[in-house]
Amino acid sequence: MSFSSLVQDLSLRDSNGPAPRRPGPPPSQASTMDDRTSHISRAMSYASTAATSVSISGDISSQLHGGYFHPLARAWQAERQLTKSMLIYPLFITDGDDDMVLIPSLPGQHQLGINKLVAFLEPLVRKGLRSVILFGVPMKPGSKDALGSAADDPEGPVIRAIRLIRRRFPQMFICTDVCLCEYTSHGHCGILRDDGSLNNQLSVDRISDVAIAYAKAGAHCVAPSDMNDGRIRAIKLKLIEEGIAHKTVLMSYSAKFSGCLYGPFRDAAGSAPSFGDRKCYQLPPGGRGLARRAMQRDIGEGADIIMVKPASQYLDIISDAKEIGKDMPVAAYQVSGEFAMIHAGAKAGVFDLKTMAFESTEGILRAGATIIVSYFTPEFLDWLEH
Ligand SMILES: NCc1[nH]cc(CCC(=O)O)c1CC(=O)O
Ligand SMILES: [Zn+2]
Ligand SMILES: [Zn+2]
Repeated sequence: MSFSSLVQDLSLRDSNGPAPRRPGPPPSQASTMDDRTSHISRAMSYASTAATSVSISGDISSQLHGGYFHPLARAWQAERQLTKSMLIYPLFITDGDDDMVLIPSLPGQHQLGINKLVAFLEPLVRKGLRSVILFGVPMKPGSKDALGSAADDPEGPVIRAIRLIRRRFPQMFICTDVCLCEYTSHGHCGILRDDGSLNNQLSVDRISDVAIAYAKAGAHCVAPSDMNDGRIRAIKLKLIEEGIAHKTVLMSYSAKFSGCLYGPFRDAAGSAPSFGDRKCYQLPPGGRGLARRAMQRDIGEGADIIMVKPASQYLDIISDAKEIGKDMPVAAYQVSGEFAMIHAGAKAGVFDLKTMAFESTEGILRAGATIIVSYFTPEFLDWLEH
């Protein structure tokens, strides 16, 4: 309705007595309506008696700038604003205890030995880091085998890191990625049959044992990323059996797509498959329906949080996750390839790094995520300060 026709409508109503009740506003708001009516008609009678007539044309609803001319007003336009507590920072823990090695394809990220961990985390914790997700990186020759035995080695890097972080940073929320690909000689995310395909039952048994080992060592959250069918139920049942289900968050990588965005991670974790690919267990990029089914299934099997991964290429899936998992937190993983791509774009002068870090993250939040796993976490801890 244009302003002039609104005014006409109101003045008509004025001359014809009280306006008929509209179906919209409840009785308590009726007086507000009437106030506004008399206000506008008073303004109009002033306008009509003025020497030069004020002409107001156009639609009131076309005037949007008034809502975001100020930085704070702009921030208020977001349904969900990025806060430090939404962030989970991925850490790669190696079995080279004194190592601190930059990962060339993952700008600014390191493989960290256990002896480097406390000094690395201290400044981040001071700036407000609340949560990390741990990945183990076995480097020692002979540490990988067909069963991924090193995954739950009590003297392995992940379990030692859990204990150390709990002791030194008792406020930190510790997530652990649960998978076998970093630990298997073949680099696949489970135990294989002779034909090279995943043996689902053996894999689920093994994955759930690893999850229990991390939870018992003190991880607050176990996050299976292997994608074997039925793993969420198996882990939940074992957590219950062990009497630790009440203090372990089960975060499922429910909608994890196969694609080309995990390359830098596989460099970092040394987890590239030695043959074949992961297309038979990670989701096909076009598989929105499969992703919805996987999320529904995992919620039914006892997931406490569902995750979508990668993030920016799968915003529709994140919004599906928020609908399907409307009563639970939804995590999105901005993966290594997305992170590397943003760095490469910034380096090539396509955009400013910080602006793109925020813009991509805001897209992920808009789509529905409430938790973000991000390699930008250390930067955000600085950027969110100002
Ligand atoms: N299952 C292992 C795992 N857990 C998380 C990631 C990807 C994280 C990233 O790329 O940042 C991967 C890689 C893969 O599935 O190949
Ligand atoms: Zn894996
Ligand atoms: Zn994993």
